Amino acid sequence: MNDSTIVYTHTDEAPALATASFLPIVQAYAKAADVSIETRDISLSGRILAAFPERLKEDQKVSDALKELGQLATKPEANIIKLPNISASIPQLKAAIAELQAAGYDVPDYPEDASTDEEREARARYDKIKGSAVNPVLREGNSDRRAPASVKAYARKHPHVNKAFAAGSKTRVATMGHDDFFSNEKSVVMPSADTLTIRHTAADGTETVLKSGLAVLDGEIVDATFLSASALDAFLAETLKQAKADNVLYSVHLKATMMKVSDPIIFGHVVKAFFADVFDKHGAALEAAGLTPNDGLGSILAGLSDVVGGEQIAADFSAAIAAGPRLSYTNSDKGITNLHVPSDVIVDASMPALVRNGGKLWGVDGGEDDTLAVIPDSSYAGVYQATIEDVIANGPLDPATIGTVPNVGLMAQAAEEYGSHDKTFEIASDGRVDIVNAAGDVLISHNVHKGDIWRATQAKDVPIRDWVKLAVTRARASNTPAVFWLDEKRAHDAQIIAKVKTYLKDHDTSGLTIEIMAPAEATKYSLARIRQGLDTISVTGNVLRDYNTDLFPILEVGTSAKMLSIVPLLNGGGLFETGAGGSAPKHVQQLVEENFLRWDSLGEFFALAASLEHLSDTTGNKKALVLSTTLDRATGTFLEEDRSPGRKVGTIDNRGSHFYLGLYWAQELAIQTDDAELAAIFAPIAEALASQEETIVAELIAVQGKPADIGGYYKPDAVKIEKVMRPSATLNKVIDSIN
Ligand SMILES: NC(=O)C1=CN([C@@H]2O[C@H](COP(=O)(O)OP(=O)(O)OC[C@H]3O[C@@H](n4cnc5c(N)ncnc54)[C@H](OP(=O)(O)O)[C@@H]3O)[C@@H](O)[C@H]2O)C=CC1
Ligand SMILES: O=C(O)CCC(=O)C(=O)O
Ligand SMILES: [Mg+2]
Repeated sequence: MNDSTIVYTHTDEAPALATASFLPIVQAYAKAADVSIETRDISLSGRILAAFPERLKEDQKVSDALKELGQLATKPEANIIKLPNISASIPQLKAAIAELQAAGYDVPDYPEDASTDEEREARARYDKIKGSAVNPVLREGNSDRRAPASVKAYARKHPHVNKAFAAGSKTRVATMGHDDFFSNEKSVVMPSADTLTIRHTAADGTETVLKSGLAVLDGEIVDATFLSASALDAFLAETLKQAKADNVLYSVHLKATMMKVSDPIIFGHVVKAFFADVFDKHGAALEAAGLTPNDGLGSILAGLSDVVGGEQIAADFSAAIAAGPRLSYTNSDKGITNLHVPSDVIVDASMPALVRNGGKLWGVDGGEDDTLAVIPDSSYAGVYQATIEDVIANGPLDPATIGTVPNVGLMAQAAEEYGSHDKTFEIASDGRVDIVNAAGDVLISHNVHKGDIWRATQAKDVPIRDWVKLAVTRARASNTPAVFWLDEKRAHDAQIIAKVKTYLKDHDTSGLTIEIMAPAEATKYSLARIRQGLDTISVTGNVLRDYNTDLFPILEVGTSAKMLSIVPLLNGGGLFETGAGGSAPKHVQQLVEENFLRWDSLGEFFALAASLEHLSDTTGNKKALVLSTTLDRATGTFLEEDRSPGRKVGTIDNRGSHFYLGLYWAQELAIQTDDAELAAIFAPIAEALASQEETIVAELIAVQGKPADIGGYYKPDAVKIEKVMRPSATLNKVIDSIN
């Protein structure tokens, strides 16, 4: 890899499809500036194959690209463009394994109950792949996500509709508020580097080490907390009654992908609570068949065909759906409920969608209705309840006039809850969990019961310092007030507040407005300001980083796909994420059915411009800077001319939008005067693209409306994808003629 290299990730689903169309353009333009673009496969299927080299034929083996990029992210020369990838739930992992096996790759089954050493080894390797397994490895820096000025200007000109809540709307959030992660949290700051042990002591005195050798640094914040299983079950039973009494839809919102250990367990509790009678009657049979509620109703129903009496059990599930409170559906046409797949309803994207839609989700018949949104842990649920209350009291937010809430998020080195997976345990028996230091002192202790979900989290000092610095830098650069969303009543936040106050003194904050507020209060404050057209930076921990960078973008600009998302890496490199949203599985379905890809790559254009600018700063490559500034201007024109993909066949889709970006970029390169060589290369390209616009657009639209074959879902066929995603011979000829 030379200095002028940008590493582009190859991921999954819609982003991977889109890249097959966009990357050839990027590579051709970058080469003219001596910038090479290399790809690395960190897709779900690629990561599975990389985990089992010994079982694969020579020509099937792939390198461990994620490991390589994780190492690169700690080096100053890192310049990585990161597209969204699948954070796989167990059902998705199993589907990907089955697809690979059918394609002749000898990867093992996912062992649900690992009993042999070989199965335990396979399970351990798969557990590293499941859930959000990519982002925490690459995110060796804190997060800076914002809507670029051009995107806000576009939204003001073309406001999307945030629907009003109907008068008397019954939509609200239900949360525990006691005996949950929020209320049971305890926290310490390490007075020196140490090695910790997490130990369970049963009521009869039997000690079990849950984790040993947990290295912590001087000044690191270590927290522990638990969610009581019995309190959760009582809460869920109550919410089911309330939803039924209010006659609203029932919907649970978790983050089973990023909180890959705790949240599938909580999801399983919800499935069991909703189908309490079915589990009373058939629980033993389901368990014997290896069908766990944690994987969702969909997996259970799919597995029933192999169970004796399965038809009766399926009928009992259907009867329970009919008798219970009305469930919300993610796809009523296909009968997919909120409880089908743990990864289908992800709180960060689903709650803003509910708010945008006037507080309504969809029921069994596809009709919309008010909803009881169940968010069991109360740490952050108040943000959504405050948003709902604000919209009910003050009407929907108007994208034409509102301000913006960018985010600076603590994220580096697996900070806080999102780094808790290797320290999360479903408690096996009543007793006590202690965190003990090397000297044998108990730092944190909790009395627990069987089934409780206990977890510890860490936040290292260097990332916290860097995050405070980033907040001040952004507040200064954008001349915008910054609010730290921290609750002094919460054990962890109290420690963070002390550090924030200390580290703010390292910076010149004169003339800046910097405040600290608890999350619900900060929500109200930011919303009150946004309504007046004012901007407020939200400076948050890792979870609220995730939540706020979907919540505010979706309300402000309709989607988080249009965000600029930069991760300045701690050691000087740059990680550039492409928007703040996910991999949009729905979009793949549409492409396969009617050869139309709705995916909007705008976030990718912003990421690329930022990456090229960073590359120019670090290598002195002036041509890269020209590429960056011209791309920025091209993106501005792209927005003004409204060239984002349409939603329906017959309009330009993702591929057509890439053509226009390529056209505007070439035109900007041709007219700029900073680099004559680049101008000379791109003048004829701009001319060829402009003069053949009609032909190219016609070629791109002509393929739409029929099914498209991409030869696989998790590991589609590269040749087929290229054919589908580059269908304009005229466009390809021009792009391939560069250099
Ligand atoms: N950085 C990452 O790697 C991330 C990965 N994920 C992963 O992505 C997967 C899917 O997650 P999910 O919760 O469904 O969220 P997604 O963001 O993928 O999808 C939610 C909806 O957002 C809209 N949307 C998102 N991005 C775009 C885009 N670029 N262009 C057009 N529309 C877009 C679409 O809805 P609409 O109809 O409203 O336009 C889409 O159906 C999961 O595996 C999840 O873990 C999720 C977030 C980030
Ligand atoms: O890593 C993931 O699973 C999702 C990441 C995400 O939602 C985000 O960073 O906003
Ligand atoms: Mg998110």
